[in-house]
Amino acid sequence: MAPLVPLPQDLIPFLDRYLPRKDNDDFFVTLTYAQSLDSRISKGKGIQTIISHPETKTMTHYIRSHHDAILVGINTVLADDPGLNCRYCDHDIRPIIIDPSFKLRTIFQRSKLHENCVNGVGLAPLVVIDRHSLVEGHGIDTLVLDVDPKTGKFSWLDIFKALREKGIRSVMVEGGATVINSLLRRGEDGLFVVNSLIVTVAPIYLGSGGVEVSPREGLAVEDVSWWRGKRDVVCCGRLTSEAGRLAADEQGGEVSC
Ligand SMILES: NC(=O)C1=CN([C@@H]2O[C@H](COP(=O)(O)OP(=O)(O)OC[C@H]3O[C@@H](n4cnc5c(N)ncnc54)[C@H](OP(=O)(O)O)[C@@H]3O)[C@@H](O)[C@H]2O)C=CC1
Ligand SMILES: Nc1nc(O)c(N)c(N[C@@H]2O[C@H](COP(=O)(O)O)[C@@H](O)[C@H]2O)n1
Repeated sequence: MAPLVPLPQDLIPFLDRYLPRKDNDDFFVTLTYAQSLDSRISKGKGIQTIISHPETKTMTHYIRSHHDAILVGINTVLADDPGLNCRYCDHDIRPIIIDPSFKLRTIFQRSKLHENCVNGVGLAPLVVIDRHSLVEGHGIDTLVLDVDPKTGKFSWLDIFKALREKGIRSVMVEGGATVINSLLRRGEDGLFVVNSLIVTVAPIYLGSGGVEVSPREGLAVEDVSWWRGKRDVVCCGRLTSEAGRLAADEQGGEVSC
């Protein structure tokens, strides 16, 4: 586990307006990940890859300290064995794992998620499973939803509504690519469910075999700010308005930051 380093102090005001407010009682979704120059978030399927510089890695723990929950897809847990706790300060953050077939059940006892709970340095994960995967006697908190029978996927609105009913008001989504690419798409109502986007870009290429972030359609990020660190840059923005869609269309679907 990489040690955290002092957080560059200018990052705090830079991130501030892209993070949920402390008195937020609506629902807030932050999408955040670290990518290479060729838009890869790992070297290959199932391979954990360090992309962030220690100062931007520390930043992700600072961002975690502003959210009630941290959400990843099951393949990220299988590849990375992540802690998904908050090491920036004493903040409890609830890991949410999207895992329709409940694969976590088979590896949970030897995972860092389990170790963190036992050692009192992380909350127990909540695993979003499909009704057909429901089994007894595993001792893991589950949230049972129905996948769309055609796609085998949960609707993000169903997931976030159910989390809201459990008292969760803010979710930081970290990945992996399947999760990120689907959240970079509009829902059936034409709106994005993501409020803020915080992307670290490291000056490396991971190559064409890498796991790629690239949504099905182009879109324009709005209200963009950039921060430059010792090595990485961080791009913050929003995906909310119709204007973004139009801008992307005018540019032939290219993303403009
Ligand atoms: N650099 C970075 O910031 C990060 C990098 N990563 C990397 O990303 C890679 C993993 O990415 P990827 O393979 O795309 O996997 P994901 O972590 O995105 O997990 C994908 C799986 O999660 C389940 N899932 C996701 N969304 C839904 C949904 N809406 N409904 C139902 N099930 C859903 C599906 O499980 P099922 O197949 O069982 O149906 C799906 O196959 C790893 O290599 C990891 O290291 C991960 C996070 C951050
Ligand atoms: N910000 C960031 N930079 C990288 O280089 C990464 N590989 C990741 N991965 C994400 O962080 C999780 C692991 O973190 P902890 O063990 O919880 O500290 C991993 O699962 C990815 O979600 N992120």
